[in-house]
Amino acid sequence: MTLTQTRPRDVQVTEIGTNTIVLRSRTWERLKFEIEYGRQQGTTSNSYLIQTEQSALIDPPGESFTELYLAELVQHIYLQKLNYIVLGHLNSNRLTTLKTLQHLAPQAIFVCSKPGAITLKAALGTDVNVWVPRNDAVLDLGQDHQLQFIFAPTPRWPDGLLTYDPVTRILYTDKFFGTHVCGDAVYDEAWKKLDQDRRYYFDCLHAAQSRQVETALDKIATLTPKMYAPAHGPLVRFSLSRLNHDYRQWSQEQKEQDTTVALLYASAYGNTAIMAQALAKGLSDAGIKVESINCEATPPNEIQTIVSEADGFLIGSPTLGGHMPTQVQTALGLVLSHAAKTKLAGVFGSYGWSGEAVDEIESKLQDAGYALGFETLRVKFTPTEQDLLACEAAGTEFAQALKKARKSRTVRQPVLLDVQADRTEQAVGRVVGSLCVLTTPSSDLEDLTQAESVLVSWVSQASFNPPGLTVALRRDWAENTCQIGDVFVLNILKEGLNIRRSFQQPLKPGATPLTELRLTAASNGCPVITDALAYLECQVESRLECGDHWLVYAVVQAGHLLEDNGLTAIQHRKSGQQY
Ligand SMILES: Cc1cc2nc3c(=O)[nH]c(=O)nc-3n(C[C@H](O)[C@H](O)[C@H](O)COP(=O)(O)O)c2cc1C
Repeated sequence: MTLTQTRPRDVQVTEIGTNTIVLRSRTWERLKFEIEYGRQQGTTSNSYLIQTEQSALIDPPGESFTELYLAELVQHIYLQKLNYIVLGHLNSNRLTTLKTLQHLAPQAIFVCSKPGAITLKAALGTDVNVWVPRNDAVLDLGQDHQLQFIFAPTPRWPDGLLTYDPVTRILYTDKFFGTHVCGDAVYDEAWKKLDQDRRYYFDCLHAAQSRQVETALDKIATLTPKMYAPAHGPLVRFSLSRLNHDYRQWSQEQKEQDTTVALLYASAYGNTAIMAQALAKGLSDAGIKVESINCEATPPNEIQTIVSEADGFLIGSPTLGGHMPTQVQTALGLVLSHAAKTKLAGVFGSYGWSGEAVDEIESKLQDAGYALGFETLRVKFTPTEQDLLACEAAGTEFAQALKKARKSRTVRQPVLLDVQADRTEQAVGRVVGSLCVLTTPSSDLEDLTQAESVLVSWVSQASFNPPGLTVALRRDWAENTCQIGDVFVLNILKEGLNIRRSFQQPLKPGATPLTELRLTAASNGCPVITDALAYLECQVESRLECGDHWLVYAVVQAGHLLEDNGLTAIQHRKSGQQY
């Protein structure tokens, strides 16, 4: 496709099916600064006319073509007999042509989605002739041209409506499957050469709304079109299944990105939306999945979910009457209450003279402690090419900051976890227990040193009545001792008496930890350390497996204080990872 800067704008007309023509309003040079026109190959604005007993005009172009287009259109239809004007979406640019058409064809009924009808009525007056088809509605033009409608809302075009004609099997896809390329070829016979342009178009317009694109693809899958008639570029006749597959795959690619940015905005006249589009392009080119949220068309619970799950978020708003629109205010409230303060934020918006909305969003986010990933973007009215390049660059900058933060989080995570674990261990270590020696019955009452004994400190009173306590025992020790019904003695050690050493140092051959201690036998046959502060004769009533320990609950059958004034030895620890 070669760029022919010198060719004047024109309207190319061709028959594309039974009773159906296309009117392609062609611009050979770059029409606008919007990011999707960045490849500078001009574009076409495709409109379609179906005429049988009744007639329907689909998607008239924007105001830069109003005159030229209408001059051509009247060569093909007597406007006072036009029955319907079907609108795949509405924008302020298209309204100029629609107003003229309303004047020239006052009998014509506008067909659009419900959100489209609201915009239309606001612009053309509440008495405008408009029909909003229900899901299963059919518009019968005669000769079997029974038009069906598919609602395909997206954040960028919440009023998206596709039209299907079962006679020609043409699906009028509006913003789906288009390309910004101007040329003489009406169809896509050279589709291989369109690959890059199609991908660029998708990346600019649909990557940030790929979830909704997939929904639209699912709806389309129920039809059997043989041609896609998009709003821009060549009609898709030779590569329909290929392009369908590409759209699926490109949408899937978005899903697979591991970092997501929620792009929240509202835009009454499209300027902030254009900025959002450029930011999204910068982000997605840098490998970020963008979830566009048109605050005016998204329920709060959905906003909340997307924001909570995203790694970062951007908020864009126009200033209207000195404020941000209510829907942005609601979204901001949801962000402030649901987005973690560690998430990276960004602010942008178009304004006319004072721009309070952007300032307010910025200061509220900063006051709440969010870091901003780029310097707030403020654009006066319609963004210029320079503005949009700045938006795209800001998207890239944001993506890089986000990836850097994520990378350092990933690298540091184990360290953070270690530190956290350390703190947890230290905290657990602050739980103190009295240092005790637990002894079990000796098989030889003549030699109490042969009894099993273990130093314990995870001891706690567990009940008043009966007096009961719990002791946590290491798994290997608990396996063969302290079974339910077994008895033991808990020797409560005295502060200053270093008995612990006996249990911690290597033993001489034939010795036990009790060998060097003075012992007597309790009535249950267990050794009592006579230098202890007190001892308790206990019987095990229940056991509970607790990770690498067993928790033994025992009822105290008898207790004896061996020294009135001594202090209980406490096991002070630095960490909960050791006794
Ligand atoms: C009804 C109305 C009220 C506006 N009020 C303000 C305002 O208070 N301060 C300001 O800076 N711009 C104001 N503007 C200008 C808009 O902010 C400006 O047109 C902006 O580009 C709109 O962005 P949008 O296309 O994303 O909706 C106002 C515009 C309209 C139509």
